[in-house]
This record gives sequence, C-alpha cells and structure tokens, in this order.
Amino acid sequence: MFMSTLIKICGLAAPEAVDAAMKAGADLLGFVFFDKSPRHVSLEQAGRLGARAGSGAARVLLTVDADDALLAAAIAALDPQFLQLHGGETPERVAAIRACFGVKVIKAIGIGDSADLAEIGRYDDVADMLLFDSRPKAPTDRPGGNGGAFDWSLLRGLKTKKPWLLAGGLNAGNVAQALIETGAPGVDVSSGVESAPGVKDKDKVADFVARARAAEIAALWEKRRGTAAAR
Ligand SMILES: O=C(O)c1ccccc1NCC(=O)[C@H](O)[C@H](O)COP(=O)(O)O
Repeated sequence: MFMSTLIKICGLAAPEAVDAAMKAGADLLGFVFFDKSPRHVSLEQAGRLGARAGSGAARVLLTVDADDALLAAAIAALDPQFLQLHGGETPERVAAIRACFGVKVIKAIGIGDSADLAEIGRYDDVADMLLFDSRPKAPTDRPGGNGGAFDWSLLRGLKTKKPWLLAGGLNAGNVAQALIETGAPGVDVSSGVESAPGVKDKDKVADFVARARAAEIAALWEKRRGTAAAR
C-alpha cells in the first residue's frame, strides 16, 4: 500500500507562516514553546496560531524538559494532537506525560554517531512517533532547530515499531535525497524554510513540500528496486 510521506513544518511563529504551511499541504504544524528559541510562541500566540490552522493539519506542541504546569498551560492554549518532547525526557517521563495529558507523543532523539541508535529502542515502546534530529556537537541550550544534518547512512536498515520523522538540516535542495537514502516515513524542517531565524519564507515552504512529495515516488521506486535485487 502507498503511504504518503508525513511532512512537518516546525517553528511556526506568525499567521503568514501557518498560512504558508497549510497552503503547501503540510501534515503537521510545529509550534515551539521554549523561551530560548527564536521560534518561541507565547501561550496567547499559540492559541491564535493554532486556531488559524483549523483542522486541515495536526498541531504539534514542542517543549524541552517542560514540567507538568508548563505542559498543562501550553496544552490548554494550543489543544495539540501531538506533543514533541525535544529535551532529555526519559522513557519513564515520556510514558508519564502521555498518561497524564492523554496527548500522543513524538520523542526527539539526537543522532550524531552509531552509539546514539541505542536510544531508539528505549523510546520505541513508549512514544507514538520518533523524530531523529542532529545531536548538537557541543553543549548548547538549544537542542534542535540548528540547521545541521547528521550522517543519514546511520539510519540504513533501521527497523522501528513506530513511525518516525527525519529532521536536521533539511531543505528543498536535499529533502528528495534524504527520503531516498533513508526511506523515512516523514520529514521535519525548520531553519531550511526560513529567511531569518524564526521567520518562515512562504516560497521555501512551498518548494520544500513540493520536492518532498515528488520524492515519494522516487523513494518508493528505489525501495522496490532494492527488494527486487535482494530476491
Ligand atoms: O526550533 C527550535 O528553535 C528548537 C529549539 C529547541 C528544541 C527544538 C527546536 N526545534 C526542533 C525541530 O523540530 C526542528 O524542526 C528540527 O530540530 C529540525 O530543525 P532544522 O535543522 O532547523 O530544520
């Protein structure tokens, strides 16, 4: 069966950005609730932007090691379909958040080298979806949205129980290759569709989604060829 690639545009912080992502046909809209990010939205903004998105795409609330009070306030403001946990949340914390708030969880896992792949097994049973992002090379107070890619070949042959999104340094110029190389079920982008940190560019958003959609067929074809060659 042909499954369409999930496309998430993250870090939407203005009405025009939401409109651009919706118009382009994104499946998931990411709103960052983390005050060290240039894409941070206030509770009030989150409510307004979420309402603007309507029901055509799923709202994703991104937080980093947020406590329950912060999560409760942000969930009440945005009413998200997914929570994206982008910090050092343990598998136990992920399970507790899921149970407490009744919202599906996407757990971000930083990938820098093959040792990081061990993290995947720790979260595969407790999260609803996984997201593989570049692990920052040096300590930073911003664990994502940094615009750098990791070595996609690390994901070759990856088997997970849950769907996953490829993130980190994607843009319209490399998303097709990324999909073909990794066979990712979905992609996530932020910096690569911006004109400045936190400012989405509607043409880049449209181009990214169009190229990702066009690559779906090519990725499917590559997969079929690989399967046929292995027979
Ligand atoms: O976007 C941020 O500023 C951010 C801050 C803290 C944690 C995560 C953050 N973004 C995470 C995302 O979902 C990004 O889309 C993902 O990391 C890819 O980002 P990019 O490499 O800029 O496309």
